[in-house]
Amino acid sequence: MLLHFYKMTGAGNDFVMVDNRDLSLSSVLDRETIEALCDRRFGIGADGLIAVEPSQGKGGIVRMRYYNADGGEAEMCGNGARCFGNFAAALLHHDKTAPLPFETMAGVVTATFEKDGNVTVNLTNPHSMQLFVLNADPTVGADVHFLNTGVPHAVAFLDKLEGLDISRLGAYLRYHEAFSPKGTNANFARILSPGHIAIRTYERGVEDETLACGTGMTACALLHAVLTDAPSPIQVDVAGGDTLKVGFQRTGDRFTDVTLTGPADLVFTGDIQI
Ligand SMILES: N[C@H](CCC[C@H](N)C(=O)O)C(=O)O
Repeated sequence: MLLHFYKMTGAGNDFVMVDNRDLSLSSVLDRETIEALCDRRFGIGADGLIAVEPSQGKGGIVRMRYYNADGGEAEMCGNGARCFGNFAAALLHHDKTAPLPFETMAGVVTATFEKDGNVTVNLTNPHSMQLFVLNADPTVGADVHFLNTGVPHAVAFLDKLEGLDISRLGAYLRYHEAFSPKGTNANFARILSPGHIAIRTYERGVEDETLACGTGMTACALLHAVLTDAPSPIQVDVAGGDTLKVGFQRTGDRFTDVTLTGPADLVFTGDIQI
């Protein structure tokens, strides 16, 4: 069959977007097909695939299904959610002066559309904050923080991000026994100034560095806020070159009203035989 797709990028984290509101694609979007579509040499090439599906009556207008490049489904994707907001708004002819709530495996997420073209998503409340003192790799150091911002994230704060072997260090944390059996995404953050950090991320299910990771940058920003008492919002420089904004309400180490704001752009559309 011929699959019509839209290729989008959220600050360099890129996705194949498909319209599955009639669920006609459900029988063909299996793990192998999604992996093939995301392959950078033999397919369209992307960090993941995102499908618009009908609401399950859980508070959203539609439902977002997120699949990593390896074809495995994940609970949430922050950059993908921002792209989903623009994609679903276009499909639904949604009035962008109004928020667009949609369902994810992590809960209901709401997209709002900024005048400058950026998209803001309200993320589900983060949980499971923990400090792990690992028998660590000397580069990563001992203290590794953990926070689930819809998906699991390990965070190491380092003095330098340039020249890091992200593939090796990322895989070390991603597969560390402390985070088994589901594993975790691995983030490396550097404080540039109070309230301004830079990050690099190795993503679970991509099994490599991505140019941005929305839930990852959110985890790093919220941990920075707890560790330094920095107020909302936190500016985050990502490897793809963009600076995104993380907003929140904080009481101690508990967060509500967490938002992620940044670009969500269409790159091209096309058809591919699957
Ligand atoms: N790879 C992640 C899901 C996508 C997260 C990332 N692309 C984002 O923007 O939040 C995981 O398996 O937990």
